[in-house]
Amino acid sequence: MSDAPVVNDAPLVLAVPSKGRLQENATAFFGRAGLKFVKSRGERDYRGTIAGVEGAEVAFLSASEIVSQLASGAAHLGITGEDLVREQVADADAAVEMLTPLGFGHANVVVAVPQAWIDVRTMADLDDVASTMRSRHGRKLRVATKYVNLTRRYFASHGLADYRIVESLGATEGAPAAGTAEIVVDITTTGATLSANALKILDDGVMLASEANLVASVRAPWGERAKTAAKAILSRIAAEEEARSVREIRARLDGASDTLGDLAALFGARLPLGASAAGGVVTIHCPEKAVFALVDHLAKAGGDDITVSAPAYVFRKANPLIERLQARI
Ligand SMILES: Nc1ncnc2c1ncn2[C@@H]1O[C@H](COP(=O)(O)OP(=O)(O)OP(=O)(O)O)[C@@H](O)[C@H]1O
Ligand SMILES: O=P(O)(O)OC[C@H]1O[C@H](OP(=O)(O)OP(=O)(O)O)[C@H](O)[C@@H]1O
Ligand SMILES: [Mg+2]
Repeated sequence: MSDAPVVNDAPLVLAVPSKGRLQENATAFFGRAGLKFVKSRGERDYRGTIAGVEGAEVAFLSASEIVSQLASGAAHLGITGEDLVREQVADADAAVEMLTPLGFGHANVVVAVPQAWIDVRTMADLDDVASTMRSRHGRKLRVATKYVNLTRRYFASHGLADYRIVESLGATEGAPAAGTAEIVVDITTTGATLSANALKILDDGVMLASEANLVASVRAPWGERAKTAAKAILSRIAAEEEARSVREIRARLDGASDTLGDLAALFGARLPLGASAAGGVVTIHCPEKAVFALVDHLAKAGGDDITVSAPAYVFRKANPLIERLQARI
């Protein structure tokens, strides 16, 4: 037996949705961040690499498998739905860190009852129905869902105990019509499936507003190699995110730069290259919504050739994603 310290040189595993609702948006998201996946053995290859990023492996998995791998530590980073994280991981906040919501894959996990139940509008009304069913008919209200844990927690928080879960693996909204359950807990985006099945959401029946998140595993083996790869990936993602929210304004000021005033206070803008306009040219980063107000301001201060563009990436030393990750590993 050697006493040499074990060096953890394991590569980073990035788990990416390979099918279903999140696949297209997730691939587009990484593409915008300049992260291109290489599948050396063709389209059906479930392992890949990232062009230009050393020490990273890409695992192509289903959204729910990604949650399992993040929870066990088999994957370091992944994209998946918050609904699946909250459902599948008992103590989610201990096992994973939600680095950032991604603005796609929006869906609400809801409690829905038959539209014909006109007097049932709230969880309290539902509690009355459940109690009555139990006392008058000796039966428990049946709830069809695949969100067993979310349902138990939500119902308990509303004091509702007289019910039974009927686990559903698909077409959950059809359960009431099929007679296998009275109500359902499921995910909805447009509401089309609920309507088609004559179901309505209770007024206080939105259990969770979910979207796709970039998620980090706290339990994964975070060696130096994995950390370095994570930083490379997260710096590109943060640079793209930052770029999307800013516009770059360049203007010729010819000595008028001292009349600019406090652009940060006035417009929430920054002067990334400094206030002293080299050759009379100043570069300003400003929030998209303040662009035209700032342009007017520059014009009044004597600015000319004011050019506005959208940067592709803004790399900054301060990276909120890396900071969030580092605080946990
Ligand atoms: N309209 C939607 N319906 C279902 N999920 C959605 C919807 N919009 C976004 N999502 C998100 O996508 C995740 C994965 O859903 P998806 O339908 O791809 O897989 P699944 O239903 O878990 O598995 P399967 O591929 O077997 O259907 C959901 O958990 C949710 O976070
Ligand atoms: O509110 P809507 O826009 O109608 O979307 C909601 C439906 O979409 C999902 O099913 P999916 O199509 O993923 O099939 P699945 O049940 O096999 O997962 C979900 O389970 C709902 O049934
Ligand atoms: Mg689905």
